[in-house]
Amino acid sequence: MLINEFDLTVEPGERVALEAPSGAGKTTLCRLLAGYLSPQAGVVEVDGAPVSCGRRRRGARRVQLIWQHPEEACDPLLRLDATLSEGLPRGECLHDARPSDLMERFGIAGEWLSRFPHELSGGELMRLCVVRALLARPRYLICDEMTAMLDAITQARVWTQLIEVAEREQLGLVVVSHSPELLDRVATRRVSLAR
Ligand SMILES: Nc1ncnc2c1ncn2[C@@H]1O[C@H](COP(=O)(O)OP(=O)(O)OP(=O)(O)O)[C@@H](O)[C@H]1O
Repeated sequence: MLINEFDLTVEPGERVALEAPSGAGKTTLCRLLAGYLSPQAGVVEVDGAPVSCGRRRRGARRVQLIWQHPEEACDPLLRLDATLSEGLPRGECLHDARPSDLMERFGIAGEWLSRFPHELSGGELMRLCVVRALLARPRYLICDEMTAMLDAITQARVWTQLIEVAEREQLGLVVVSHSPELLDRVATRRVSLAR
């Protein structure tokens, strides 16, 4: 069994670094936490309610996963305004105050929205995926090597903005990174997955 007898509670506003050697199961745990995989035993809960998996996953907005390959997280046939709108709660639109603020924070240019995913750079598309995740008003964000593909300056900007939003909205973050410097900067607590 890859992950056994593991227990983790993430408080609102906490940023927990998940540490383990390569292949130990960090990405697998991230996918479990976000409801993309179903545990063979045990449960993932938000406020006492289980995070749903499978076809109903789409409705599980409270835990959002952002990982390092944004091109795999976007429908290549959808223009980016439709991709971004996937994150919006019913009744909200991209021109509302909160989406506009988030787009500005993360440097999403209006002209990108009529393009397709392959017409943005990897870093631009990743930032768009961060905004899409935040639009869903999650309680928790799971960041799996989220900024690994970015240059150091863009990485620092993204994290500065994300930490500001997370503190303001009291989001709980789980952060996976192979960069100890990044974890030193962003994490408020470290948890080891090592067996
Ligand atoms: N779909 C799958 N089917 C079978 N084995 C898998 C699958 N996905 C991952 N694994 C295996 O599960 C183990 C854990 O993989 P995982 O990607 O969770 O590790 P990780 O800690 O995130 O590694 P890294 O730091 O290298 O990204 C690995 O041995 C991997 O080969």
